[in-house]
Amino acid sequence: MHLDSANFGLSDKIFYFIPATIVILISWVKYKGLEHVLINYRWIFVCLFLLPISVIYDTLFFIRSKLIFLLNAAPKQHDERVKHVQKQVRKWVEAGRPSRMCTARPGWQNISFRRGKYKSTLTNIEVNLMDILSVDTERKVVRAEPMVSMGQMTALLNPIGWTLPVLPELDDLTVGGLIMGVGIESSSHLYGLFQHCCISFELVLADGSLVKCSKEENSDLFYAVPWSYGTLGFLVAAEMSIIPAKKYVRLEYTPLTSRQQISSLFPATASSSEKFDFVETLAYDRDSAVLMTGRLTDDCEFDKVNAIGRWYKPWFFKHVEGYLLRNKKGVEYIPLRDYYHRHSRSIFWELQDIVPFGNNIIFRILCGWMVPPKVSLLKLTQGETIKRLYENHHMVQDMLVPMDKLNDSLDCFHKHVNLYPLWLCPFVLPNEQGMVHPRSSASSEMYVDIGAYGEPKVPNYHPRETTRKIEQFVSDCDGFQMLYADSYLTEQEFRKMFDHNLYDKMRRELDCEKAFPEVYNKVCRAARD
Ligand SMILES: Cc1cc2nc3c(=O)[nH]c(=O)nc-3n(C[C@H](O)[C@H](O)[C@H](O)COP(=O)(O)OP(=O)(O)OC[C@H]3O[C@@H](n4cnc5c(N)ncnc54)[C@H](O)[C@@H]3O)c2cc1C
Ligand SMILES: NC(=O)C1=CN([C@@H]2O[C@H](COP(=O)(O)OP(=O)(O)OC[C@H]3O[C@@H](n4cnc5c(N)ncnc54)[C@H](OP(=O)(O)O)[C@@H]3O)[C@@H](O)[C@H]2O)C=CC1
Ligand SMILES: CC(C)=CCC[C@@H](C)[C@H]1CC[C@@]2(C)C3=C(CC[C@]12C)[C@@]1(C)CC[C@H](O)C(C)(C)[C@@H]1CC3
Repeated sequence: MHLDSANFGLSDKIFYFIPATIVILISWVKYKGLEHVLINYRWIFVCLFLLPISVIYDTLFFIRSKLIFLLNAAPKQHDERVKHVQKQVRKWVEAGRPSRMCTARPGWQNISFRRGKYKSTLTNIEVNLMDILSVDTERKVVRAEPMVSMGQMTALLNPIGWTLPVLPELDDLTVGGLIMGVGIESSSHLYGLFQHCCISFELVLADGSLVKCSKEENSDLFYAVPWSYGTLGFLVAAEMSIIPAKKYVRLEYTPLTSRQQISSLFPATASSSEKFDFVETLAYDRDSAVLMTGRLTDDCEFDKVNAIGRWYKPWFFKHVEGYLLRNKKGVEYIPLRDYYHRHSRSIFWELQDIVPFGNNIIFRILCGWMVPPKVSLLKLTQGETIKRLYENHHMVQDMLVPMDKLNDSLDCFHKHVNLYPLWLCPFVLPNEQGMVHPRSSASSEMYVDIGAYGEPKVPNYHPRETTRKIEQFVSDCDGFQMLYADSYLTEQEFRKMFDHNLYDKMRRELDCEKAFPEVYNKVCRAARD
């Protein structure tokens, strides 16, 4: 066949172009080495495959939720779904309680750094309940199933004028995970952690029975559930308080250019009688940060409205850094749902390590509508090479320390990891019974979540040794480690950090010993792959 431009039509070009491209790609990968390509060119795989698949994934869930709600099937199906959980547990009891239980949610789907090794050895119980059951605006309560995501919550509540007091920002965080683990947001200085906005829990226990608990009913269990990581029973529904939402957040950006300013202005603002609805600080270096204070409002100055959630907009942490670089205060009006998911598009600042040019204006305009890739899909496809790379050269930790230890904590992080930006999120910690409470006798204490996500810039970073030094510092400050991350604590150190008195009591009363692992055996570094 004679190839010339006359009869070499478009279909021929495509027909020959594709295999030629594949051959070139394969030769290039062979030349560079697969490991090198996976590490340094992960963005090719993410952009060509994960981003489009993420869009399809979200679209399917969008359609599903629409159908579910239009058919109003969620509430009716709920009882059937709970009976299915009970039936699985009773079957496990009848089988002689062969191995301890955990949820059947695949480890790659959860918002934690790793997957639980226990998923492949324990009896997996399906708890696939993912719908919002009711919104009671009289009682100001939303009742939801445990797999409801924060993306669903904002999608439902915000348009009807309501919101959760504490609505953690990553779309895929689930109600179950935020209750059984922990959830925090920039409104936590007013409302506490996600668990402190919960009114009741409904759980299927180790004997298959269904129990409801609240501050008034089975209160010991109610206070023992948060941070129990699914080791007291399976959550099948939760009631959370809701508060009136407004259309915008009036967000004020204040550059802080000295450590003295950071250590004085940030804590004072968090505890301020002005009661800002949102308080958050991003630290960009040892002595520079941007303090953000927000207020819910229905009014706005139209020339200052910034829909930061639009696909073409800069990544939020880069936008915020602009105020520091210009050393200039600023005020914007951000639509509420955009504000809640402000860190989602760039997965805080993690996406820059995966798609380095992701904040480039051309990429944002062309591909921004597909960003972010689903964290779950990134986890599913990261492979051993990248996992080792993150293991040895990347830190993701959230340490919760008393606000009066902020300065020492920032010094500790600077010395051991020198990793920026740091996410500083204040939260009030009520002195209630359970795993996590202040050690002082005060009725509540202001704490701060120090989030460190990225590549440590210290010469001798060793994940285990370095993390243990920070864990030791946090424990000595009467602080707590968020357990979605890698925890290198020994069991003894873990029991010192987290108050196990009520937890152990409930484990005995609910006969959990043979039914569920202990928390430590689900979250410690050795238990996770
Ligand atoms: C597991 C899962 C993960 C998801 N992840 C994301 C994500 O990352 N980002 C994202 O944007 N979306 C996500 N979604 C889709 C989300 O469910 C929303 O449907 C979507 O954001 C579209 O919003 P909407 O306003 O059309 O939702 P709607 O269709 O209005 O409602 C969605 C949910 O709210 C419930 N609901 C709605 N109105 C009421 C009411 N008045 N009373 C009681 N219940 C009500 C429905 O049962 C449904 O569960 C996810 C969904 C699921 C199931
Ligand atoms: N802004 C924030 O607050 C952020 C918080 N995070 C972290 O993400 C976590 C939430 O991630 P997410 O993926 O939603 O949760 P996960 O699926 O990771 O669940 C966390 C734990 O809760 C248990 N669990 C979840 N659902 C149930 C249930 N219905 N019944 C019993 N146990 C259950 C899981 O048990 P099992 O292992 O058996 O499935 C797991 O041990 C939080 O705990 C937090 O640490 C991450 C990013 C931001
Ligand atoms: C309290 C708060 C705000 C915590 C924020 C935690 C996030 C920054 C964490 C939670 C899950 C997390 C560890 C994750 C990752 C980055 C940091 C995340 C998103 C990534 C996407 C980094 C790249 C990795 O290859 C891999 C895909 C395994 C993980 C998945 C989990």
